[in-house]
Amino acid sequence: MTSTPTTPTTPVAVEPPVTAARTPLLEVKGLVVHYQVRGAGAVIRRRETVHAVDGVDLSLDTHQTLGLVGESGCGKSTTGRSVLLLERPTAGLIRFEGRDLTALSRRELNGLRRRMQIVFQDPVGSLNPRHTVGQLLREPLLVHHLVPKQRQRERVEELLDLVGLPTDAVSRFPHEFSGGQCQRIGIARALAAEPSFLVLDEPVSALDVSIQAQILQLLTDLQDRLGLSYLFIAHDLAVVGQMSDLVAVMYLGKIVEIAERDSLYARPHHPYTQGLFSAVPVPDPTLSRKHGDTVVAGEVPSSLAPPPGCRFNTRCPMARERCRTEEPPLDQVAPGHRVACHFADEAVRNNPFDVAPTVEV
Ligand SMILES: Nc1ncnc2c1ncn2[C@@H]1O[C@H](COP(=O)(O)OP(=O)(O)OP(=O)(O)O)[C@@H](O)[C@H]1O
Repeated sequence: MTSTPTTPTTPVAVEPPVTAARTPLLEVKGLVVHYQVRGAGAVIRRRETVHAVDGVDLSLDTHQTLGLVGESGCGKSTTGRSVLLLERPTAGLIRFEGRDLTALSRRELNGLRRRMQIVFQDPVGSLNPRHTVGQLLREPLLVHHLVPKQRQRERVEELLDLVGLPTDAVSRFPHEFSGGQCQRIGIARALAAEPSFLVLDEPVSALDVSIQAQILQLLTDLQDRLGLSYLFIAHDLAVVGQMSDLVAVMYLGKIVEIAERDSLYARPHHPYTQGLFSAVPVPDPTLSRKHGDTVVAGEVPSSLAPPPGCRFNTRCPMARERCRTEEPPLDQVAPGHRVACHFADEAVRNNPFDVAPTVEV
């Protein structure tokens, strides 16, 4: 049976397809941070350039956690600080809540900055030892005019309660607390400004493992309760995997792989990511490794003179001529999974570090 299309008696307006243009909470494009330093020569000390961050793109939605992982010196902290404009980028765009931070006046920036806070690695050193906890938590309230004077004590007590500290902490000094408790104070201080986004820069790496778990749980609970978004910086893949929705792997100033957590942990494509996984302790001693070592051999090259081509080529067991001359673009290998490696297909078929990821997420 054939059917003929019916002609509508009344004209029907054709709606354009609805494309939900979602504005990310944070968008970073082409972030570059270079430092000019004096060289180490004895007589003529030339100016040299530290390539700390070299063209990083990131995007983060509300209530999401983006993990940033890589070895020491890869540019993770510099990325985190520059996203908050604590470090002036050499180039790049940083858009937060839809506004380009680099184009704002100082006053506008101060207003918006309150919504973006940072928690540091060193919980004790990041707190002024001469101030009581009450003074430390009251300071952001005063600076940002958030709470009338008569409500400040109540708000400080609310903040202490939020991070699981007793209210009598108000009159005590940081040295009277353990490392984990100091980190709770650091988190409360960041929350005092009522942010929507936190940079967590290695927030647990200075703490004992049992305390780490408690602080990670606290951060997860706070995220759910307050709808926060996190840029979670760490060198530990297990910790990053536990906390993150998305994971970006950074090497010598560049993102080499970025994906949803489950995709990256199930099928790491970049040899560097695979090497990082091989550095995670393997519970099964019968598992062998082709290269004997548990970590990527060699050191991260100096960021004063990053190698041409793929920056990982000096340590990559798969490196070929093309890797030494041509920089690989960050190409999509699966939905939302991007990798900067000329031979990503081959790497994923024949993981040069041999060991499948052992991190359970
Ligand atoms: N203020 C600065 N002046 C000069 N060089 C700097 C400065 N800050 C960072 N660097 C250099 O920039 C590079 C990236 O440093 P960064 O601290 O961002 O790395 P990271 O991955 O966070 O390392 P870590 O885990 O050790 O903190 C390093 O070579 C570092 O020495």
